[in-house]
Amino acid sequence: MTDLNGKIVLGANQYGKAENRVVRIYRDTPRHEIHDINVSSALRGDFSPAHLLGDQSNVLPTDTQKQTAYTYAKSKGLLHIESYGLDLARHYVDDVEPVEGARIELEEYAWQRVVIDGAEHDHTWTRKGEEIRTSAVTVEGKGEYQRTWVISGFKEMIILKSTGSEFAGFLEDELTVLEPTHDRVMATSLTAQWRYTHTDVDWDGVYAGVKAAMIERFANLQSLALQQTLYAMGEAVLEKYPFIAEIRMSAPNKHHFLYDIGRFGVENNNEVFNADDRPYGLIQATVEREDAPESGSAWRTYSIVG
Ligand SMILES: O=c1[nH]c(=O)c2[nH]c(=O)[nH]c2[nH]1
Repeated sequence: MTDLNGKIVLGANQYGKAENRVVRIYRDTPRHEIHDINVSSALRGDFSPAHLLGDQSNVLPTDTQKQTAYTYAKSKGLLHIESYGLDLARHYVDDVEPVEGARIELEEYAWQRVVIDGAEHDHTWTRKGEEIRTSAVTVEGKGEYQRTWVISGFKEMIILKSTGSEFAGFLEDELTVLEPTHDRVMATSLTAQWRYTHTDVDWDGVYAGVKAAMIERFANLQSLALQQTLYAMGEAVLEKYPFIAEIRMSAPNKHHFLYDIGRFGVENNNEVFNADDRPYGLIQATVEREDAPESGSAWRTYSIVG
């Protein structure tokens, strides 16, 4: 073992206000609209005086970042998490002198109007059990050198097919006990994030289109493995939208094991399963274009620890 005696220096750092729970109600007409989000901001730049000396003269407080998140929800509007994220990120980089880069990460929780006597209610909703829409906006550099990256995505999109899924022909060793199957349940809780090549995007329309393309491919492909399905879902998105450079996906294989009721003389023809929650296979893949512009800081996340 070698002891290290190099100089101790400050490494990567950033700071901000995490997980501001902002709810913006649009109430200009009797029919209200709601946007319910979780937004985190992180500022980047030379903040070494704060870390090394305790000198806060360059530090815009995280409390101010919280105030900004709430104020911008009114003054700039909160119609799409992507455009609101861009407003915040550009503000920090353009208007706050020491800030060289800003990362805004967002989640949106969907609500649906309740229906009473066949009519949608103007100001009452129930939370949708759907996936959580996400975005991550990064702005770096001042003036003409400014660069912007927008990622959109979702997490916890739970999707299941009760047939049309196989897993066979796999490598075996002396510990392999898994039986090959040509008819199984396939289910996952999908996380996906895609990177745009520009910011002039119909955020809601493309979000709906990406989701639809992925769901269609999941449903209609005769799956030979979750890996193949995942690639096909990503490919569908890139085929549909030439301005998406890459899509990154993470899919836990939510195993549905056939439950042994044969022991009790009851036939189980792929009808009764144990939905096991752990352990789970975790399949992750990026589908990208060979000519995608480099991703720069697009994936540099809010947290610098894993
Ligand atoms: O779609 C699958 N991919 C795997 O790699 C795998 N491994 C496993 O045990 N079951 C599955 N299913």
